[in-house]
Amino acid sequence: MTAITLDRLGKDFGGSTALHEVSLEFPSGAFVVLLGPSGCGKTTTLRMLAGLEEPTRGRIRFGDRVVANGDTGESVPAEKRGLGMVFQSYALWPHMSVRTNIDWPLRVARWSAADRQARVTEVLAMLGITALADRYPAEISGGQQQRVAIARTIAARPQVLLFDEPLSNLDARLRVDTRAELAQVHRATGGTSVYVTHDQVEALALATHIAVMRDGRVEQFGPPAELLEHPATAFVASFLGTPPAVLLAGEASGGWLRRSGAELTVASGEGRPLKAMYRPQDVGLGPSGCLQFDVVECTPLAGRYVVSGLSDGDRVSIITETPVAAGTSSRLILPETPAALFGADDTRVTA
Ligand SMILES: Nc1ncnc2c1ncn2[C@@H]1O[C@H](COP(=O)(O)OP(=O)(O)OP(=O)(O)O)[C@@H](O)[C@H]1O
Repeated sequence: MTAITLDRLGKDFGGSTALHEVSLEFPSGAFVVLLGPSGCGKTTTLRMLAGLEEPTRGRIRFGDRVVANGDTGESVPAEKRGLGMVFQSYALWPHMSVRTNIDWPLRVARWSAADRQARVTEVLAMLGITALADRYPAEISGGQQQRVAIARTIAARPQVLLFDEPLSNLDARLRVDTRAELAQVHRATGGTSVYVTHDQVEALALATHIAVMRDGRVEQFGPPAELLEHPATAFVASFLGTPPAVLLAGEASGGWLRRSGAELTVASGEGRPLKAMYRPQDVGLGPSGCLQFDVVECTPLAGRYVVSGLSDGDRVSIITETPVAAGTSSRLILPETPAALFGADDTRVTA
């Protein structure tokens, strides 16, 4: 079992900083998802874990072993880090059968013939591709090729598995199926997995821990439920959840959040700009509501509806029991007090 430690890890490209000093501890056996918008530093972090990119500063440890040290320039080569990588695009050897493709890394690692045969049989079964063992890559579908690539990656039992948006080339149905398989593969290897995506639904489905990243920094790191229940910043609150939390901006004064056309009770944050957070399922619609709401879209979701629209410039999505027609206007009925408040610097304000 291998815990992964990032200790003041940072990376510059020329004059610009892709990753500031990030310190995190990924527990042994965790499935960690690096989540954030394009350009936030997810892939750079993953590539440093893989040994494909050297840190500018700070260290990476796998268990007790320092595998990269940006301060001294020391680095363990990628192939000696005991890791497996699954990428968005995968290259199977076209002239080798599925079985030979999976067997190859074991052959390179000088496993005995008997051990190799047993392990290949095991991973073929784990990925549900036993029947394809004697076919060549050109004779199987894209989704099946992806499974072969995953089987090949895990064959040598890597203690660290790295995934770089492995599902982004698959269609919606296959994404869900393969996602479930990846979770199973992770559990079966017993290793520590790090997975990069900008898709929060994927992150919430797979992760034991999520690191939400923005502009080369980690905004929050923890179990998904903790991030959903107690977002540390307005950015995290706006990024996670289906739909994400409702955030309303205004100026706080005398226990009220003033915005055009309404005053909301907030009970703290005197004299400062604030964002008040409400959970989408706690916000209602009706003529008695305090804020104007112009409905843009209504989408069914598991027997209920996600109604999205605009309230005085703020984008708002809430959950309703009945559909609401796009193009209509209503009013938002808010709970008495917000679930959280965020200050001008985006971080949480405590009452
Ligand atoms: N080889 C490179 N040379 C120069 N700048 C780079 C290089 N690789 C990444 N960057 C920059 O570093 C920052 C972080 O990039 P990174 O690829 O890690 O982001 P990301 O979160 O993975 O984005 P995406 O989801 O689009 O892949 C970006 O500003 C990017 O332009």
